[in-house]
Amino acid sequence: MFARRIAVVGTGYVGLTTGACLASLGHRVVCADSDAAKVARLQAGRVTIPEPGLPELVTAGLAAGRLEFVLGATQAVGNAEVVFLCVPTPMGEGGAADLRAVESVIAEVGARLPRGCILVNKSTVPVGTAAKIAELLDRDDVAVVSNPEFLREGSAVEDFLDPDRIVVGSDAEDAAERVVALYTRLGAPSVLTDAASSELVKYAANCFLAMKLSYVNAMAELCERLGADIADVTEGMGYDRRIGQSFLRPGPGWGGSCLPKDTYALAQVARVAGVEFPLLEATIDTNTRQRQLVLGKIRAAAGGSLRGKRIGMLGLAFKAGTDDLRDSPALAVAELLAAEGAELSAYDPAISGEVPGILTTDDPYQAVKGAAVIVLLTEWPEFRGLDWGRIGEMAQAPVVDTRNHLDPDVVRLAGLAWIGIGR
Ligand SMILES: NC(=O)C1=CN([C@@H]2O[C@H](COP(=O)(O)OP(=O)(O)OC[C@H]3O[C@@H](n4cnc5c(N)ncnc54)[C@H](O)[C@@H]3O)[C@@H](O)[C@H]2O)C=CC1
Ligand SMILES: O=C(O)[C@H]1O[C@H](OP(=O)(O)OP(=O)(O)OC[C@H]2O[C@@H](n3ccc(=O)[nH]c3=O)[C@H](O)[C@@H]2O)[C@H](O)[C@@H](O)[C@@H]1O
Repeated sequence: MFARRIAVVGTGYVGLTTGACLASLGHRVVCADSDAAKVARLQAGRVTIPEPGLPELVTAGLAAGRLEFVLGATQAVGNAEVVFLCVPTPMGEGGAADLRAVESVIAEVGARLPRGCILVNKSTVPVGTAAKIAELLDRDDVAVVSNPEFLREGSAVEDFLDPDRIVVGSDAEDAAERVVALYTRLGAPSVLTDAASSELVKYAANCFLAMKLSYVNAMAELCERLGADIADVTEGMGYDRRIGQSFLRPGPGWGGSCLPKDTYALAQVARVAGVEFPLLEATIDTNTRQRQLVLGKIRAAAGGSLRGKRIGMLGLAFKAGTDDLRDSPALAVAELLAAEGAELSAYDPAISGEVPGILTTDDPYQAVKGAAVIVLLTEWPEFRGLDWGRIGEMAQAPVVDTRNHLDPDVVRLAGLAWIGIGR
């Protein structure tokens, strides 16, 4: 393998993981961010996102001199053979992806990219963005390549180093092949295609996952009405190898920094392209509805009204294993509860700071003390291990388990009613 000189712009979940992992594969990586405090922390080897294995890779990379952190993209690109863009593409107007961070990096570094360098976009962007980047760059000597990222938060390093596939797209075939070669050691299948298809693979995958979950959540509601058990239904479905067991757990609705924004962005792309995509619209609507269904369960458990009632929340993050609150279903449910006059207290093992409108505590027992209803919203393993007998003494409250995460018998043994999803 050739060790390449690589620059990574943006040191969030994707950029930092990409930089640290590529350094661990033997490349020489300079990572840039526009956030001075973040760069200073990383230069000191401090990683503040809770990704297993990432601090170790950063420390090893710094010690080996293969990983470096600098402030500002221009400081990183001067000597690079390959430049990765890993900047945010949040939800913008009308649901479309907001590409301002991508555009501003191009404006910053466009003229400074070395001759023959490859610009690889890893941010999730709508079809046509690689072409737009090439146009903004206006450089015949720099190839633009799309290389979407599929890692999940909470297992970012593992997903990066053991991916299901590598997708690379470009109209410059030689550049695309050189990007694929960066990953050869990972032994994953690669899809080498044009830029438009590569950009679309990312949305196609995330939206399919979202659709799978909306389907399961709707099926869970049906199970409740029909007296069936969603756990057995999904197990029975999942043994079919064409369906698979993963991504079949019902919950309070899917959230996080990507599935929500990516479904809205693809829906917007389809509208602009004049393509009707009712399946995608229904996927989104079902998710909005799921939060209302959870609200209804909590309201019913509180006796019909939430006004002045204390709701003890277990979990705030959008899933276990992360401290990310972006588009967290727990926060969406909290907002609905607050709008009906509930008072909210919460414990999440990964969240220590203040969350507007919610009294957060670092003690799960404190969070549920005196609650009218206890609601589990994030599937942290430690919630199973709580002393439910003690909780039963502290709050005579029904437990709404929006993830079917607890052992119902343990909760019932504590004298509390257990209310799950779809069973
Ligand atoms: N979070 C995830 O699990 C995944 C995210 N993605 C996509 O990757 C992209 C990045 O996402 P995250 O890593 O989650 O974002 P993030 O918000 O965690 O990190 C982005 C970083 O870019 C920096 N940044 C912004 N503008 C900059 C500039 N002009 N120069 C230098 N640094 C700049 C920010 O300060 C921040 O540190 C998005 O398009 C997202 O959709 C793709 C796969 C997985
Ligand atoms: O583009 C992205 O950013 C990433 O988005 C998701 O990864 P992530 O946002 O980390 O979270 P997931 O593990 O996919 O979970 C998303 C949501 O679905 C929920 N979920 C997931 C699985 C399940 O069975 N049930 C369920 O309700 C989670 O609780 C969470 O709210 C995709 O899984 C990644 O492949 C993709 O790279």
